[in-house]
Amino acid sequence: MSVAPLRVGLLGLGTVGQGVIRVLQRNADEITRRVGRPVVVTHASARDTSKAREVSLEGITILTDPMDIAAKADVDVVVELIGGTTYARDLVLAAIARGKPVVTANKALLALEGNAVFSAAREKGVLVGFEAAVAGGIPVIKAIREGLAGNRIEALAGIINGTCNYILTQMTEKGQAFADALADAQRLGYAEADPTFDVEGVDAAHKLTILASIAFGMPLNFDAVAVEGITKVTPQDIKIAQALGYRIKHLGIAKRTDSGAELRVHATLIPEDKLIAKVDGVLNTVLLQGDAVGQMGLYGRGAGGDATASAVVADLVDVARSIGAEARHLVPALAFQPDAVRALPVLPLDQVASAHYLRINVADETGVLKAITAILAELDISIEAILQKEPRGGEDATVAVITSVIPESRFNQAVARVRSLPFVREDVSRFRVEHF
Ligand SMILES: NC(=O)C1=CN([C@@H]2O[C@H](COP(=O)(O)OP(=O)(O)OC[C@H]3O[C@@H](n4cnc5c(N)ncnc54)[C@H](O)[C@@H]3O)[C@@H](O)[C@H]2O)C=CC1
Ligand SMILES: N[C@@H](CC=O)C(=O)O
Ligand code: NA
Repeated sequence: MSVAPLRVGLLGLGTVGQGVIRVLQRNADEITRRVGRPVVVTHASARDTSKAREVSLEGITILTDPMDIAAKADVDVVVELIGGTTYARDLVLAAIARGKPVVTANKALLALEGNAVFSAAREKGVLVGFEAAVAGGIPVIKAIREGLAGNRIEALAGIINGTCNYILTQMTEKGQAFADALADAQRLGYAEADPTFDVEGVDAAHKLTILASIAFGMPLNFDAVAVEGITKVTPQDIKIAQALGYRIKHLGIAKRTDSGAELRVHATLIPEDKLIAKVDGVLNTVLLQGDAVGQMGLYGRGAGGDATASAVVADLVDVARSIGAEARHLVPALAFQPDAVRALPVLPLDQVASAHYLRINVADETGVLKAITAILAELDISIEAILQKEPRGGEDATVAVITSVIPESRFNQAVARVRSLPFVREDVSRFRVEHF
């Protein structure tokens, strides 16, 4: 006797949407064996129905307005893959209001509107799967929410934006220009529709918001994340970091502190012998510190059609298995029971302690080193490493230092004083240094 398939309504036929169709078609037999019934895309939305796609749409009813699918009675689960936070929100809430489970890869939507979305889903007793929203194909949501549920999670840090990591890797390994590397990341389907979300750190901040929430049991609080991207990383900084034994990576970092949490995303110098420094290209990694498990790490493709589809389809398997289950038996969306999710005070950035890299280009090297080291000494900042380059072929002289771990406010004072030295050029460069 054949069993009725799980009927999937797919909103968005872009990079990830087509990946989902491809993976469901390719692995149909494996998935049916896991779920006990087929998982089949019956409806999909496409703004341009005449556009050629890389996947076969045979047997799929194509509609132009995704809302018609979100509201359809003969769709069992809605997969939102259009992105954005306005129409996507309406679609997700419309599906939930009709009692349909939802799977989404949309970290922007969840970071900004997730508290409301999960609350609506709870009232209706439906699952909202979002494994694809953080670190693409890496099953990090499941790992934290289920695999590490016995731990108090103290900290996590990782490369959680594939586009930034791809660009930094291309700049480091191939000397490629920033703009060219970004164009490649867009062509490969890694970048957001608006790539400034990637390169200015906003996408990583969306993901960190989600990770911190499920790791620490706090509500989603995007505004609390300190956000910096990679647009200030220059080829010169990459070379100097290498000469000092470091790689520059864009990281998301969340730590518990005595009184709350620390949440930040930024370009970071990492010693070249650390695991995280060796994760290149579109690959992502998340390192976690649990009190029982100790340090552990996950690693894999953080963006791209098939890798992200891997996570979407895993959520569809969870949905298929959960249909008919009592709401209290569902894994809580934010890992903790909703009435036990508690706000945590987030440490202001100027109180965060870390080591720092400072690079200064100077018109003339005479007396420079002495003046800079004097400022650092007066502020009780020790120097862990220093590099000095004499002026050559019309180029300025350069001084770069790595400091000891100090509160950021103190480093800010040092930078302000260094900038005001008469021989210092405008483009003083600074990044945090970490040793994960
Ligand atoms: N591309 C990637 O590697 C990853 C993407 N994501 C997320 O997955 C989602 C989809 O991303 P991609 O597939 O890369 O984007 P995409 O731009 O390739 O595809 C989005 C599709 O949705 C359609 N669409 C957009 N707004 C619409 C609207 N208002 N009405 C109807 N259709 C609309 C577009 O025409 C397009 O076909 C986004 O939320 C993104 O952040 C998550 C992880 C990885
Ligand atoms: N633009 C994102 C896509 C996956 O989340 C990235 O580059 O990581
Ligand atoms: Na994931």
